[in-house]
Amino acid sequence: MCGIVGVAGASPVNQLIYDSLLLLQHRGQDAAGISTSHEQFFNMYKAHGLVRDVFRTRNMRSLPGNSGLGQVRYPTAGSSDSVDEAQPFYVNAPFGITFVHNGNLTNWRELREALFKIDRRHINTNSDSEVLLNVFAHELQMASSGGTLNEDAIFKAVAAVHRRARGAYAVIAQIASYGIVAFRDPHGIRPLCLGSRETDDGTEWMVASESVALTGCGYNLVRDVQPGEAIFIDIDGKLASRQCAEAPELTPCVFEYVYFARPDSVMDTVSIYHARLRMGEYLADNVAKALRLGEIDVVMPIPDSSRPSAMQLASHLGLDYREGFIKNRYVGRTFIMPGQAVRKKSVRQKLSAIDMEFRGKNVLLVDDSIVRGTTSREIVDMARAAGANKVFFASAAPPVRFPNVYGIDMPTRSELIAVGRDTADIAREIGANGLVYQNIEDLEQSIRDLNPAIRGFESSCFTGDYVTGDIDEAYLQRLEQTRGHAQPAGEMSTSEKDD
Ligand SMILES: O=P(O)(O)OC[C@H]1O[C@H](OP(=O)(O)OP(=O)(O)O)[C@H](O)[C@@H]1O
Ligand SMILES: NC(=O)CC[C@H](N)C(=O)O
Ligand SMILES: [Mg+2]
Repeated sequence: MCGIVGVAGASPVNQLIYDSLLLLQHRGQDAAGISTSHEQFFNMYKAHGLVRDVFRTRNMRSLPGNSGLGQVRYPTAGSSDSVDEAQPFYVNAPFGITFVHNGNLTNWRELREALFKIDRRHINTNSDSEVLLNVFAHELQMASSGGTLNEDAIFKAVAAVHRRARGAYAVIAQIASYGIVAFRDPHGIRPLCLGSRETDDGTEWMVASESVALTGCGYNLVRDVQPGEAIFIDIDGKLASRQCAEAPELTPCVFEYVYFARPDSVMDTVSIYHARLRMGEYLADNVAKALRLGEIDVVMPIPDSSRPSAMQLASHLGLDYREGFIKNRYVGRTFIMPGQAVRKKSVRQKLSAIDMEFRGKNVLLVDDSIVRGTTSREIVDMARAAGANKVFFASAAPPVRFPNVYGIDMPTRSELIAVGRDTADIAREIGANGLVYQNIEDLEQSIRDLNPAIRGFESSCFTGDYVTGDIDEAYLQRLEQTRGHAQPAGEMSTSEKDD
């Protein structure tokens, strides 16, 4: 999951984009980049690492201009090693375009071939985002073949992208001397929202993956970009928008609400924090059915993402809520780190137990999700080492049994702890005395309660139903061969053991 931002301002935007990327850091920890537009040139700097580590004063000084883009990357295509795959991307024709993308294309290999054979465009990385940029560039070239670029041509190009691209994409592009274009795939799988603020020099616009990037930088959230819609902000700050998809239908990624997004964001009009409270309530009902409540002394969250659900679950069941695990604030999110060895080591570095909260007690640990089981295995172990008597576990999301192909890097079934195991097997595997999962219906309802207009969700990692309709067994097998390490859940490949 990456974080993207674009700003059309009236004063220098380098610091503003930097600040907004810090607010989106939880969406990608591998690389960061900023591009700005100044006079007739684009300026760009991107590198591996966290935002704070990537940009030095000299890099910031090299990014003048009143408009620009930014991205924090969590790779789902290509690799985390290649800085060439960090974003923004740039192409010089037509007009000069910089480009940031959150999501994952499912037909990028076919598109890359067509781009080379038919459109005569060369792609120089293994990134699906570079492919998407070139599809957009080609279609912009076609739509503006008379040599002039206007709103109509831009929207035509986006409509053509929707016809060619499959998968998940939230995109912000900057066209030199023209303005900023933002669009979202026809299912709205990945989020994208628009904000504005008034200044003495006029209205400034910001487009970002999450509303927290807008509000944290002093912008007001105006609205979500609709599935299939494109927004164009011209060089004078005038905004136009158009629906560019033939059959748009909002089916947002349910995992954004479970884990990815920050709780202080509002996504497709749903407060993430509020949705997580609702998840806690629904989960509480399942816990009451599956476990003997009298046996539970205390409920504890696994920091950070499960806090709202755990808190609400405890209050719903009238149980004590304590913070038994302390998080080292200098260790990032472990799930989005590359490689099992580093993820496993980081859980131990990130969380440590307060013995007095565990000694002699029966504890119910609540997490937002169990994916590979890296966190739950380690945490149950730590709870026992701290003196817990019985350790129960509850997950605010259902078992993850299918690969994600839309921007979450879990490409292989063998890495998922719930594949081929029932709840009792998984409880044994993580060492818990009992395990309770959320139902998919309840998970979706906890979000729909807050926005009944969301009729469906992209919930494929729980259900195996892929909303773009182009994913079959052959696709999943090829994905496993190309991106997977084919190792059993929780075990390390030989190379990772050497890390
Ligand atoms: O079963 P796993 O493969 O371990 O994945 C699930 C865990 O990973 C995430 O935590 P993470 O440390 O990434 O971030 P957080 O601090 O936001 O909870 C998530 O919140 C779960 O705790
Ligand atoms: N998580 C994402 O949004 C990834 C974007 C893009 N697919 C990449 O791998 O860089
Ligand atoms: Mg977590």
